[in-house]
Amino acid sequence: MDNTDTYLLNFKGYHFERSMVDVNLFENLDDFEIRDDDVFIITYPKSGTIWTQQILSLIYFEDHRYRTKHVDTIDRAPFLEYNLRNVDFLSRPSPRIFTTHMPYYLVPKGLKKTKAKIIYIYRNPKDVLTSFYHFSNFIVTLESSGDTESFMTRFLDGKVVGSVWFDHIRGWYEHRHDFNILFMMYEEMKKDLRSSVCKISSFFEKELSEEDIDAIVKQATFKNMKSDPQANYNHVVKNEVGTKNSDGCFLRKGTIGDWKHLLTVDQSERFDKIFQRKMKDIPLKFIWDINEE
Ligand SMILES: Nc1ncnc2c1ncn2[C@@H]1O[C@H](COP(=O)(O)OS(=O)(=O)O)[C@@H](OP(=O)(O)O)[C@H]1O
Repeated sequence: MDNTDTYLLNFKGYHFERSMVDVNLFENLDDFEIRDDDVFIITYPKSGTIWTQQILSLIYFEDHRYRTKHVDTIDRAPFLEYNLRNVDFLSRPSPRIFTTHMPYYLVPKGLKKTKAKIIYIYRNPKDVLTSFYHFSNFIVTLESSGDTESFMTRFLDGKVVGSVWFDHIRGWYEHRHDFNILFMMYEEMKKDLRSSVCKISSFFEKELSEEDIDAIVKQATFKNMKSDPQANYNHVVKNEVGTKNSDGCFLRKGTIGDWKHLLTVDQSERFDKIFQRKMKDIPLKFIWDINEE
């Protein structure tokens, strides 16, 4: 049975999470006012979004970096389309950090050709699929995954939040010159968090001391985020979204190559063929294995 419409809301060819999306936003998207110092974190789901929310808010705000102010990560960089806590975006002081999973053609028009900056995080899609598979069995607002084969078909067909992974990354990559955008790879952040923090802060023109960088790296490791109630989203998923069971969590494994525990050799090879065909003209680097350079 196709449950697409139960869980997903199609707007202009893109799938939003039906029960959480703020549909009022659709009417105002084009005119949503962008400030020069706004920052957007843009990702396809399960690619390192909350990790980047954590890193950027620590880079931007000393209060968070040194924990003199206690604010959940979700409130430091709220989702534009999933405004769970009804933040009044207009009255937020600058600089505002936003998060979105939207494709290039749906984001506010004011983001084009402005000074506002975007960081686009991408992750190898076999790990994205794997993370999504587990998350779908955990969160009540998503259709359960079913067996791996049917989930892989659903993922490749784009019948998931975020639609087709290949379209998302291609759209953003091909239109990169219209935006002020930095592409970062999840795996690069995983392999060298410190250098990644430096690269990100330099793109955002934030000067940081060695002590600042130490404080950011420390709080952005998987281990620290998992045990930090402000950063681990446990409260959000359990009390504000809803879960299907008690053994899942947002910060699940945070590794590279977990797809090997989910996909069969045959499924992986079929995925590779599709990837090679669809991505042959996109020169972004991908890392599929923790031991890969
Ligand atoms: N600090 C840190 N280091 C490494 N990995 C991390 C970190 N924080 C989050 N994660 C992993 O990111 C995955 C969740 O992705 P998203 O945050 O994009 O999810 S969502 O789209 O906002 O639902 C999910 O991946 P999986 O563990 O593979 O499921 C998280 O564990």
